Amino acid sequence: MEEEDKGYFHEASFIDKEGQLRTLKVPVVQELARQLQGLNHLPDKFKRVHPVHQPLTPSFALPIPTINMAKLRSVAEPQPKHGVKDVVKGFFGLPFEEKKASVGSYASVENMGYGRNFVKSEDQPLDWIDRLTMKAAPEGTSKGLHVWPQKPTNFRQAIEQYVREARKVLDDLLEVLAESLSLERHVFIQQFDTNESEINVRVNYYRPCPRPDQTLGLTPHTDASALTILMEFDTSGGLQVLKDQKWLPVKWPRDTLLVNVGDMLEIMSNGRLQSPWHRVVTQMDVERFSVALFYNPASLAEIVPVRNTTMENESYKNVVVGDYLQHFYKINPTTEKVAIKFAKA
Ligand SMILES: O=C(O)CCC(=O)C(=O)O
Ligand SMILES: [Fe+2]
Repeated sequence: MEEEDKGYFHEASFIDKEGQLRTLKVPVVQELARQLQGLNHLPDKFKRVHPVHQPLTPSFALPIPTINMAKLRSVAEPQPKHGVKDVVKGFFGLPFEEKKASVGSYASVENMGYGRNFVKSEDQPLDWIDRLTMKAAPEGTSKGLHVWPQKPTNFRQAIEQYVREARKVLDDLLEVLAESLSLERHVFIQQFDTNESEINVRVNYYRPCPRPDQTLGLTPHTDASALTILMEFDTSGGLQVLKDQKWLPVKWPRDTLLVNVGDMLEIMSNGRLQSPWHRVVTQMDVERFSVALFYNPASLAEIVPVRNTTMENESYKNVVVGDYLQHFYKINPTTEKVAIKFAKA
């Protein structure tokens, strides 16, 4: 019997190719990792057909430009990072049963919750990860209300404080990104209604893995968002981006946030900005948390690519945000960047 049969499970529901609603049991990696400690093998469900081709400690990392946001803004902002770290570690430190009881039911909210992943079939390799996803904006939205963990008790408060600060940074970035492309400053930000635009928060928890060469922490993907902001706590390493057919590690300095362009900004910028294909590899001795904040226009909004009379090829068309997201989650995971073709003119 495989180790995962003795353990704890997340349940993943999905519509299969015949249109039937199916529910799969997905092992809780955090618990599985505990059982496998000291062993050097991995349950088959996590093994990839093609092993992870990469030196595990690559010598070359992708250089990431750093922006001092305090210089872009006139006031110094509070630092909510420690609050986020405390509640996230507090949540994952709870026994499994308590975690499950704490987050409640996710039935009506797609892709939200504790432990969900892009799980679509019995035979797909599973990622070495546990995740927790919530809708943080519009604030007080009834959609995500019952998905916030009740423990630690200040979980929601700490995350929402971070989200409020991060939104200012995201809005500034949308403006400066437009300017950097010699576009009118408001072309992107005007598509984000202050009250209706959405922020989803996803906590990724990667336990140390017995065989980093045989599995992935997070399967290759682009983010569907317009912009993503990533926070790490004490450790870095694991995130990789595909550039010129090579996976390059992305390391960003401690106490900085990583900004990632998502598909919706690629569409809005008509391809001038491109969403990177990225993945996460696991590490043998390192436990890692990342907190991703996905910024999207309102779900009913239609995103409009910038037009430029001097451009020869207009590559993207208008799409409704909710329609794009639905398509994105329906077809993922994919082996290449194909979801965005949905918005090709
Ligand atoms: O953990 C990371 O560094 C990346 C996470 C990520 O790509 C995501 O949550 O979409
Ligand atoms: Fe991502």
